[in-house]
Amino acid sequence: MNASLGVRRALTLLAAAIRLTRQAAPAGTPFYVLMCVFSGLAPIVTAWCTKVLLDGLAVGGAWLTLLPWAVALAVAGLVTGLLPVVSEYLKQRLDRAVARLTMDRLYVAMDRLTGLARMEDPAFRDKLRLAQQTGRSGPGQLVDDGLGTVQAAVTVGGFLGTVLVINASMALIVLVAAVPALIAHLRLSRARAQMLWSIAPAERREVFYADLLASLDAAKELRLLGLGGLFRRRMLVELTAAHTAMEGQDRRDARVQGVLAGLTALVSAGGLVWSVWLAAQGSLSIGDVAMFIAAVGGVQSALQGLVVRLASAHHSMLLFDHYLEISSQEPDLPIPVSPQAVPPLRSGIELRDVWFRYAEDQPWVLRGVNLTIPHGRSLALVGLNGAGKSTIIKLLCRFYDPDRGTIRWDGVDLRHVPVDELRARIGAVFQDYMCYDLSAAENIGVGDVSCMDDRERVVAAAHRAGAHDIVAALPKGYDTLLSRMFFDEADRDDPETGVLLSGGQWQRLALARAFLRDRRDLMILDEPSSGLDAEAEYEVHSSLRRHRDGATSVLISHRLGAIRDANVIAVLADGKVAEIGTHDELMAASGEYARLFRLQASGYEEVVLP
Ligand SMILES: Nc1ncnc2c1ncn2[C@@H]1O[C@H](COP(=O)(O)OP(=O)(O)OP(=O)(O)O)[C@@H](O)[C@H]1O
Repeated sequence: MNASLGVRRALTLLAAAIRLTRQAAPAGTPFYVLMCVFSGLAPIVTAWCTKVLLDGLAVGGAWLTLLPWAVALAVAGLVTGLLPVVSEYLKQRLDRAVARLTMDRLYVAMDRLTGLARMEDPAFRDKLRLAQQTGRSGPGQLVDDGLGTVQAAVTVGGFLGTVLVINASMALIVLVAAVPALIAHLRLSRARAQMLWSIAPAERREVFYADLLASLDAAKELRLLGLGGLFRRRMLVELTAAHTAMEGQDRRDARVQGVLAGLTALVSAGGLVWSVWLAAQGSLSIGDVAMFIAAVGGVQSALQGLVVRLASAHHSMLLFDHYLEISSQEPDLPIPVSPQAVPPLRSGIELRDVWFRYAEDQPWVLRGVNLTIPHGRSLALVGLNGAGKSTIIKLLCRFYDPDRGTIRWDGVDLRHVPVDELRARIGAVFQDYMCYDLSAAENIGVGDVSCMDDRERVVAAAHRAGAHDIVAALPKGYDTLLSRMFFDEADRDDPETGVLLSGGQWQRLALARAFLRDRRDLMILDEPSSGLDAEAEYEVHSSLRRHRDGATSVLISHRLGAIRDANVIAVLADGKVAEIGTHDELMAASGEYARLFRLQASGYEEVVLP
């Protein structure tokens, strides 16, 4: 990423922003454009009316001949006063309409990402953050800057044209007083953009440390380990680095602007003396001098506005570029050209020589895994930390495609089926399950949005996960908001809002969420009971056993007692299936499984004290 854009890209971005704005507000956009053009013309009309009026007065013109110009001047003043109010109102409406459309498009595009690889790519995440930042106001701001530029150009062109009609040399002085300043301002604004871009990483780190210091999740460790001072100092180092760069730029700006302001004032003053001298000679009228004064001021302030607008447009374009890239991205997983339906599982799921690594520069996690999950049976995956158990589960859900080999659902390669149809057939509890800031009922209901409001099913799922008693005891039962954040003022005033659950209680809700999908063909449970107390674990596993009969399931647990009665147990090591069989077969084989099982069991054996 850098801070420069080619002219072509800039025009493409501007065109895209205009298209978006017109789509968001088809009626409001032309009206707003018109307002901007009027705003650009208003100072010229005012100056011209003033000139004619002064000239008329100077030659002793009749009251009735001057009256229309006086009225025109009054109307121009009125319009000049009203235009900013109307324009601002229209701009706000336009910005809101654009924000709704752009945010919708951004998240529709995010929905097209069915895999995880792109979401995990740090460069993509950076762009996404910028796209989110710009989504709300970026395109509107860009169009506004574009129109502001047009408005300033209309004012400059109008004044120059008018002054040219009066006196060509006068037009030249107006230009000489303003153009060098314009060029210098443009350079300064480009240097500022570069500087802002260069300090962006420091600012990101500063925000990271600031968020960390205020984070509730991190609060325990920060306090216990006394990390507040360390992270505060790091935050200040980043902030100071950013501020030093800003101050350097501010000094450069002040120096150049000071010199320019002096030069411009000198040229303008010289021009003024010259025009007064010409007026004294009778070559210029009083109105002409007034017009000249208005033109010098008007052109200078319009050009300054132009610079501000261009700088802002440049910044908006850089951000909007990321927005466009993200919102027009292609799906990350290949979409099957002639998709096959995902039939209800009949025979089973087969992993055939599956090789996988998370990125080309990372080591292989799976190196030729062959495994079958027969229909109606349960498969348990066992292995040391990092053996690749969760990775297999992610491949089964098609969050990634294998680099080599295939995964087949009743013989059909997962790559050839629509991913949403596949996922509709799967229920899962992941190791890193979600705790939603929603009500208890919704926390379970999101497991199957089609029956989110079916309280009977939600309660039944909670019963199965051993979560019912916990939820029923909450202040508002299933309708209790399980949240650390207040969604509105009513929540803030309600003492029953913000109920927090323990880790194990949350895990039961996550389980209930999965049980809501228990009519699906494949149930995946990755460490479903890691946070549960012994009693709850026993209950959950009994419940799982009862409901597992006849269902196809994959279970991961480091507590080997919990998986001992799975139909098949596969031990992963070195990216392969090292052992496979029933508990009894594996114990008889006295391999890795037997070693791990005995190791765990020894921890529960009674210790005989001497
Ligand atoms: N998103 C990821 N990006 C890069 N590497 C990853 C990612 N997820 C996992 N890995 C790596 O893949 C390997 C296997 O991880 P995986 O989570 O599948 O192991 P696991 O057997 O489930 O471990 P655990 O028992 O600790 O849960 C690990 O070395 C891990 O560092």
